[in-house]
Amino acid sequence: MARKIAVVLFNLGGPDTEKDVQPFLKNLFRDPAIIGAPLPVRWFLARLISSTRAPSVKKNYAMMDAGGGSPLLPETKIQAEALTEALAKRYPEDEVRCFIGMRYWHPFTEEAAAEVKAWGADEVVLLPLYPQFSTTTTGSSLTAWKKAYKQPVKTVCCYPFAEGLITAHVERIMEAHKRAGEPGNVRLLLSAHGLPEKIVKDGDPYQWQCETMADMIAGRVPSDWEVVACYQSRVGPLKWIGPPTEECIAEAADEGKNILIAPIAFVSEHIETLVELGEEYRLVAEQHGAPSYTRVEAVGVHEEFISMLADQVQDALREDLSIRSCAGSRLCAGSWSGCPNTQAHTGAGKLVNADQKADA
Ligand SMILES: C=CC1=C(C)c2cc3[nH]c(cc4nc(cc5[nH]c(cc1n2)c(C)c5CCC(=O)O)C(CCC(=O)O)=C4C)c(C)c3C=C
Ligand SMILES: [Fe+2]
Ligand SMILES: [Fe+2]
Repeated sequence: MARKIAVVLFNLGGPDTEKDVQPFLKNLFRDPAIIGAPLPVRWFLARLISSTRAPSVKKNYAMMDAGGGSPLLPETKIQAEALTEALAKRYPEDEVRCFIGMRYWHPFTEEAAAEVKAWGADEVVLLPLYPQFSTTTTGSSLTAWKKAYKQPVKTVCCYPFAEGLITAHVERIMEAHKRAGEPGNVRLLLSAHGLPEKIVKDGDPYQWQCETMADMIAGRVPSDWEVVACYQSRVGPLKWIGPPTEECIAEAADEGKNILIAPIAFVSEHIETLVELGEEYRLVAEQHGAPSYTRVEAVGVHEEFISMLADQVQDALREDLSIRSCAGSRLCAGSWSGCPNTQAHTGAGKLVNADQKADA
């Protein structure tokens, strides 16, 4: 009998218009996965930070061609369509529908749960659009989902080392290199969203996954390139993991490198790629006299990426265990409380082949 298969895509969400920026920020900073303080303090901080941060953030949202809001939802819808198409081919007997559950803006995770219930899904697969597991992203979305949807589901924890993801990144990088006129003397910066150091010390596998993934990409680009993993988007007074992307750009520019910069923790375009990498950091490179600065596009609907997402769904559906991806691949390292995996991750330290090159 034909089944109804719901695939729920988790992402962060973003404001639809300028007036949504502050409430969106307030939702984000109210999340205990983002600010660990007790509730009254957290709500106070969320109100304070969102109102002081909103004016400058609004300017950044206005720089994108998205009506003063974020292009994340339209981009995610395009990915959802591509994934639905890929899954329809794999499950011709069944009805597959993708739902979008955003953590801090519409359509909220809870709205997605209500839609899935109303649709009457027989199978539900939760698929984060975050390749690496972090308690601040996938973990937080899972917490929200579990409150809203009580029936059994299959969960994909993360897929940072999946072949299709790595291939898609390498192809986007080589496309950008071509666009730049195939310069020599390249330093490739693989930039991920940062995290407060404390979150990693408490066992979050995100940094380890980012840096291991960066190592895999480094092994697949021309061997004369230098490759550095770095972290962008620091927010607030805490110490964050590094090195900061901005410093790596300044250093590469000072050394006369042709800079290629690729986002490795985002799978679509939004404020962090278009404005931060595309505009703000470009200025840093120019100010430091970089001979060139080229932004690599997010994987988006790269065929290999979408096909890899379909593989994740298929694998999750094949398993009897509800937490197959975590149990099977030992990736989220137990930092999500639903995960049986107890392997400890310490964070691999600074990657990449820079050390090997210095030794060579
Ligand atoms: C890998 C993905 C992400 C991690 C990890 C992450 C952690 C994290 N983020 C903040 C604070 C902000 N993030 C903001 C935007 C934003 N963050 C991600 C992804 C991750 N965040 C995305 C995809 C986006 C873009 C949203 C959109 O516009 O559609 C923002 C808002 C922008 C700004 O104010 O600069 C904030 C704030 C923290 C504190 C954190 C870890 C603790
Ligand atoms: Fe963020
Ligand atoms: Fe896990």
